[in-house]
Amino acid sequence: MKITEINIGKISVPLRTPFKTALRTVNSVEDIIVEIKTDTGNIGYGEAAPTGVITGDTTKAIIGAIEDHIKKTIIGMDIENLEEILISLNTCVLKNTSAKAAVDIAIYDLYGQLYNAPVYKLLGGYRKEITTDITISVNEPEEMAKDSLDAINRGYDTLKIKVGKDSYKDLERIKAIRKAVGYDINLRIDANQGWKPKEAVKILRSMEDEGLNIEFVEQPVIAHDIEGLKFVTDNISIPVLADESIFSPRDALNILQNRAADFINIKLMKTGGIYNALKICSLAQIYGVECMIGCMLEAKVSVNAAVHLACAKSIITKIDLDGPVLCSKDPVNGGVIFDNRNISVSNEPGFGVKSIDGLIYI
Ligand SMILES: C[C@H](N)C(=O)N[C@@H](CCC(=O)O)C(=O)O
Ligand SMILES: [Mg+2]
Repeated sequence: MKITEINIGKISVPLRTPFKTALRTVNSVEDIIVEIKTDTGNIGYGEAAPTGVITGDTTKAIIGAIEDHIKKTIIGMDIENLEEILISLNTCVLKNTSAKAAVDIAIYDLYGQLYNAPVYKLLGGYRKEITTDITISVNEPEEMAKDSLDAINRGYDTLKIKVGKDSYKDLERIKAIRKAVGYDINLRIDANQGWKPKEAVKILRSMEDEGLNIEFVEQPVIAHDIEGLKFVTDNISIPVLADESIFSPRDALNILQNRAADFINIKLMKTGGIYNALKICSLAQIYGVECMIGCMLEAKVSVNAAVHLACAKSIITKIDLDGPVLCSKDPVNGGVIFDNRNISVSNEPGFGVKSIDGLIYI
């Protein structure tokens, strides 16, 4: 099964409500779709999210990396030689993890089709169903409490609450939400780098003192400040999860060796796809550190791949794959099935994506 063609397209999917974090406000998913064709007539699909503020990857940079570097490197290669393709993909251009993720996902899709097996089975086949949380955007406390109740009414029992913007309001935000939802609902918080280390410790300790029962805090401080991250981890009881601080397996190893965080958030857009995500899973397993699988604002093509990875690996114990359910519609035909918070894989070969509505080729 040889790669003959790589096509690039765009999708635009409005969100149900604006997505707001300490880093950005977004109204729609505007992602790049990669379609890889082979001499056997098979098609593999991948997706890249241009989350410039986190990955540095803009729409044009993703297209440029694929057009100028990746295409000429992997066209003609045989899907049977998975390792060779993925090493070439990872070395033909530095960084550009979102472009690499889209291509890596399409390659794994074809690899599954080649062996007529769903990817989660090829990678470990640990389970067939997972349960995702849902994100509550950062807003005024009352609005966030209302959004939390709406999410519970949609069937979610774990809320990932965005904080870190106008941080003097963060304690009030979590108090308002806890009061509204009660103590049967699981609350995790994500500051998206919004706090300074000492400020983070102060805010998180007050949440502890108020008995707000937070499952974990995600990325309290700026991504590059690993000492600051460790300072927070060492000075609060709430577990700390590293997100923007970890892109590569090397980043993960550094955090693991320094015990700078309690958990790791793996996202395919940061790792450059499944190939490197698997290495992080293995490192985390060695250190006994559980992982979350997360996503950017992504539709179901790349989230589909993340679901397969999560179903394959036991070290992934926390799921934040709510991209598709934040969207007002699902343009992807085939693939994993979302039933509100429950997501299940099917036995279709590869990732099972059949077609994508509204795909505009560029
Ligand atoms: C969508 C997901 N729940 C999430 O919060 N992902 C990111 C932010 C993604 C983005 O800005 O597109 C995270 O920080 O965990
Ligand atoms: Mg995060």
